[in-house]
Formats: sequence, structure tokens, C-alpha cells
Amino acid sequence: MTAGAAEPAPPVPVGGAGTALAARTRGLRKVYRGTVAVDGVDLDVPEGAVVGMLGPNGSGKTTTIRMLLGLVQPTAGEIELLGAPVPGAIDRVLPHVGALVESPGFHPFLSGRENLLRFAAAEPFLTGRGLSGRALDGAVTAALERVGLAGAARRKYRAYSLGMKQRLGLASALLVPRRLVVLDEPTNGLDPAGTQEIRRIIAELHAGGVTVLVSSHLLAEVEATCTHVVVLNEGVVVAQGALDDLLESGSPALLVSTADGARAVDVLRDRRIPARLTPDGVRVDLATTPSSAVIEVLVGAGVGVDEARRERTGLEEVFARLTHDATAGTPIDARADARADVRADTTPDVGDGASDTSHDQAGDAGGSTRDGAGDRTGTGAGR
Ligand SMILES: Nc1ncnc2c1ncn2[C@@H]1O[C@H](COP(=O)(O)OP(=O)(O)OP(=O)(O)O)[C@@H](O)[C@H]1O
Repeated sequence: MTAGAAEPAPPVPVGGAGTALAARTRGLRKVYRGTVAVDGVDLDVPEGAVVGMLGPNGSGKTTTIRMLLGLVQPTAGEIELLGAPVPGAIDRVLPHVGALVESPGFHPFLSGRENLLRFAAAEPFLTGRGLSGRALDGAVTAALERVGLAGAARRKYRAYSLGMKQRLGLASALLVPRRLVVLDEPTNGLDPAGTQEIRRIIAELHAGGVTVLVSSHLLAEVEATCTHVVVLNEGVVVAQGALDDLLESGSPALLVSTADGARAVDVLRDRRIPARLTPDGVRVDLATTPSSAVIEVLVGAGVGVDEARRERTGLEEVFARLTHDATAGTPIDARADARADVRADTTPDVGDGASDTSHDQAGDAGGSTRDGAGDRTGTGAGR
């Protein structure tokens, strides 16, 4: 597999220099005939970040992603992609956005290569430069190699496994250089090697300055690949921000390295600060005392402190806390007010459902195949 196209990134289409967010939503809401799928989502996807979108089944990840891409019409709210309003400027923005989403797009009786050639022929980045058929073929070959599908390129799409379909969708998303790549559960149907490849491709995109928004159920993958996370629960953002901040916010404990651990514990306990000796150092409970006060107490008592750092919690634990009890803890970018209102509004919005575009309805049909054929495709001008 190759490292991918070495083409320069396309020019900034919209929004101009200094746009700090590759995607931004405010008050984004979607109601499907009485079901509140997404409720007041304020999403910030920083440029150049790899943002993992997490949430239990039915928490609104796919609906949010589909609204970002202009595939589902929001009931309310604002969306900006690459600094431009969506859906208003969607035609200008989409060529710079690669996406892997559920949507029927590939022809079952054409091969993977032929399908990709159809997509390539509709990419303004390729056709706008007057590239020859041979050059289009080269772009397709590179994309197929990049996702590990070169060996099966001439097989009919209908004979592809779910994982191969997934790879072809990814190839179409990466046919040309993108500024933003949106991947909805890209490891769905992939074996462990395929999952590793997705990890590598995301790392490559990140190294190239591309912003990536990826939804996933695989917390270990998100922890390994993402710089930022957004956690959805019942259609509401319950945490959003840098991954490191989220992991540190998950545990109200300080780990203190000191040569005199036993004495440190005694000093802290004398001050009614819960502390215990562990193999990693002295673990101090910060539930009632800020870390600065802990250090002050220790230093004041003459205990030498070599290092003090917030204990990190695994993403799995943080995720469970945020999504099982959405009112517990203090998530970064806390939205306790919004969480309290989750599902409070069960009244369908005026025009709900009926206001959806035909594209939306097509997407809904695609959604029903989630566990079936798994037809997915990349976006770009080829849609
Ligand atoms: N086309 C639709 N018509 C009616 N309800 C829908 C439609 N699409 C999604 N929903 C509902 O909206 C809610 C959010 O669904 P969504 O698919 O966005 O969640 P998700 O977080 O992507 O779930 P999963 O992890 O299972 O993929 C769910 O209650 C779902 O049943």
C-alpha cells in the first residue's frame, strides 16, 4: 500500500484563512416523527484535529454526521463546514470533504475499480484540471492500493464482503486530497488487520494536516488515534474537547512521587485529605481538596515532591460514566443544563419528517441496510 496521493491540497474554497474550526454546529436538532435524534448539539471540530465521535447505539452520531454532510435536513440549528454554511454552500464545500457514510452509491454489477472510476470522473479536483483518463486511472489505482483493495479491484462490487465494501467506500473518500475527512464507523466489518490499516490511514491524514471526524464504538481505537473527542448521549453532547483533558477529568485523583511516601500519607491524613500509598506513588483523592492545596500541605510539612500529576482514567471508564449517568461527574465543556432536558421535548417539530429532502429519505433507506449489505460511499462532488 502506498502513502497516498502526494498532490497538493486544494485551495481554500470558502471561509478563508484563519478558520479555526473545520466543522461547527450550533443548536443542531433533528426530530424524526416524534423521536428526538439530535438535540441542541454545539459541535466544534478544530482544524487539523482527529475528533472521535462516541456514543451508545442511537445516541445521534450518524444523524449528526449526515446533517453535517447535507444528507439529512436539520429540524433546527446552524452548520458550518470549512467556514461555509451548510446546506447553502454545500456544492462548494463537498469537493473538499471526503466521507465514508452509509448510503447506496456503488453499482453492484461494476467492479470496484469501475465504480471508483465513475466517482473519479465526477471529482472536480481531477476533472477540473483536465486530467486524462490515464491520470484518473492513476488516482483510482493509488486509492485502491491505499485501502488494501488492489488485489480485488476487478471483482464485481456485489461479490465484495462487508469489509471490502467498507474499504471501497474509504477509497472513494480518499480519491483526491481533502481538507476534512468524515468517517462513520470506518472499522465496521473490518478484521483486526483492516482496523489497523484504518488507524494508519487516519494517522497519515493527520500528519498531512487533514481534519478527521470519525465515529466509532471502538474506544481503544479512539484512544489510540484521536486528539479530541465528542461524546453524545441521547442526542446531546455530554463531553467535548481534547482527549487528554477528558481522560484527566475522569479521575479526581493526584499521583504524587516522593521519596517519603509513608510520611506524605500521614501528613495528608492529619489534614483529613484521603491518601494512600500505591506502587505508582501516593494517590491523593481530590474530591474535597484541589491539587494546589495538596502540594502546599506536603511542601509545608517538609515532604519533598518529585512529581505530581493527575491520574488518567481509561476512556472506557470515562465513557461509561458519561453515558450511563449523564448527570454524573464534570465533563469538559459541561452541558448539565442540556443534559437535564434530554428527551424532555417529545413533541414533533412542525414539518418534521415531511420537511426532509429526498436525499434525506434516500439516506433513511440506506440506514435500514446497516446490518445488511452495508453499502457505503464517500462524498465529494461525485454524489
Ligand atoms: N431515518 C430515521 N427515521 C426515524 N428515526 C431515525 C432515523 N434515523 C435515526 N433515527 C433515530 O434517531 C436516533 C439516533 O439514531 P442514529 O442512527 O443517529 O444514532 P447512532 O448514534 O448513529 O447509533 P448507532 O451507534 O447504533 O449507529 C435513534 O433513536 C434512531 O432510531
